[in-house]
Amino acid sequence: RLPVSDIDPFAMDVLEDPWATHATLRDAAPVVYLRRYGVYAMARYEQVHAALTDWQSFQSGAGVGLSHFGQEKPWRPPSLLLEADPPRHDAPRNVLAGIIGPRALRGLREQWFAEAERLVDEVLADSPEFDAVDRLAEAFPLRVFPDAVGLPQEGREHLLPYGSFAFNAFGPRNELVTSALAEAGEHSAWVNEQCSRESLSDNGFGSRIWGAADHYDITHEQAPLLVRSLLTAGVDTTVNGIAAVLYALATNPDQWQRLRETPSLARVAFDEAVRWQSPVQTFFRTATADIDLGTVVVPKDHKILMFLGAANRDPRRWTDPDRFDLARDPSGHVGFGMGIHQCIGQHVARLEAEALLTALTARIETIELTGPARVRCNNTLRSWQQVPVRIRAA
Ligand code: HEM
Ligand SMILES: CC(C)Cc1ccc(C(=O)O)cc1
Repeated sequence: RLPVSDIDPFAMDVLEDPWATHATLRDAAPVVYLRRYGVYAMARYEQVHAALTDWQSFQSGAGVGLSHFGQEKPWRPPSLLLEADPPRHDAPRNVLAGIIGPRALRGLREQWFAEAERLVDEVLADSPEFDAVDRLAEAFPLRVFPDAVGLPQEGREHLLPYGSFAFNAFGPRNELVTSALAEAGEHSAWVNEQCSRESLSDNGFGSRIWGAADHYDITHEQAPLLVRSLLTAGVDTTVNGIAAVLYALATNPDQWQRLRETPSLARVAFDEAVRWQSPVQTFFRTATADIDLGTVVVPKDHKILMFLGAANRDPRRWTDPDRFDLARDPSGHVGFGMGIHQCIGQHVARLEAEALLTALTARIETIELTGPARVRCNNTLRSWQQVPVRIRAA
């Protein structure tokens, strides 16, 4: 019998504090039918991992949000990576891999590390009490990423609200979407404008995408959409990933001290924070045919909602999953997805986090929360509005 639930995972109170709901869904069954949306929910690591690695049964081409692109017009032209399946997915993926993959980023390491030190010195020169979201989690990615893409200085304030809208748009058309509709057009127009060849400065990620079109690795029609992918996925995600690791360290002083003693743990700390908080909490797939999952048959064209945040805290997979623990090996977490669509920007994210954490551990003795951290509700992201901290310089 198909376990049914009336849980609304996109209700504000659940978005604010999702962990108990995740446990309820995990314990209910491997797959739970959410009556409110007519979708099939997976919250255990085993089922989420299996769905992510079976693109043939669980497709992306009908969109990775609640909306089925075959039934409803998407709010923007579909992404050539995120919302495409092989073979259409392949060339765009290979082109981006060559531009933002680990080897391609080697030339940025020194520059981003220096930029992180400058930023931390500026923060240290001000008050020891500040909002880590404003001064670090938002400030650092916005200092390094738009320049790396090759964006002009003008209009960068559109990036965060555009991304926030895009991530809300994967969910149902609730107040988070309707309240942002009016301004979305303006943000979207600016982002689309930046994807044109003439907007992008030489030797950035953007101009390299256009260069790939000159070499016929992709077409010139596809190039702007690949730039759009970077602008959509490349900012709000890292901002909230960095906010997550700063929140984790500020609320776990023992782990902060451990990181100070062994700064080379910076990349592990970031991945453990991505596991523990899952900046990207959920998204969907669409059944390409009736999928027999044993306990349940998911009918063709129905949506499957995958709870990455729940899978990353599944006690069936993780020891003491609710603990942020630098002694753990977080590899295998699904915070960056898994399989052919696994985050292609994860190396950019890791480099940003490593640069900032390295600068912080060298310059700061302690970092602690001075009041409640505040979440900004989003249909897809675990997004931090404020993380008030006090630091003591080293
Ligand atoms: C903490 C930071 C980040 C998190 C948690 C994150 C999370 C994810 C996840 C879960 C996916 C899989 C989506 C799916 O399977 O449908 C993904 C895909 C993707 N991400 Fe990231 N991401 C992050 C940073 C970035 C950055 C910095 C960029 C760009 C510079 C980026 C670009 C992309 C792109 C283009 C895809 C689609 C890949 C494909 O479909 O082949 N992401 N990301
Ligand atoms: C977790 C994913 C939904 C993040 C994401 C968003 C947008 C794109 C794009 O290609 O526009 C790619 C990845």
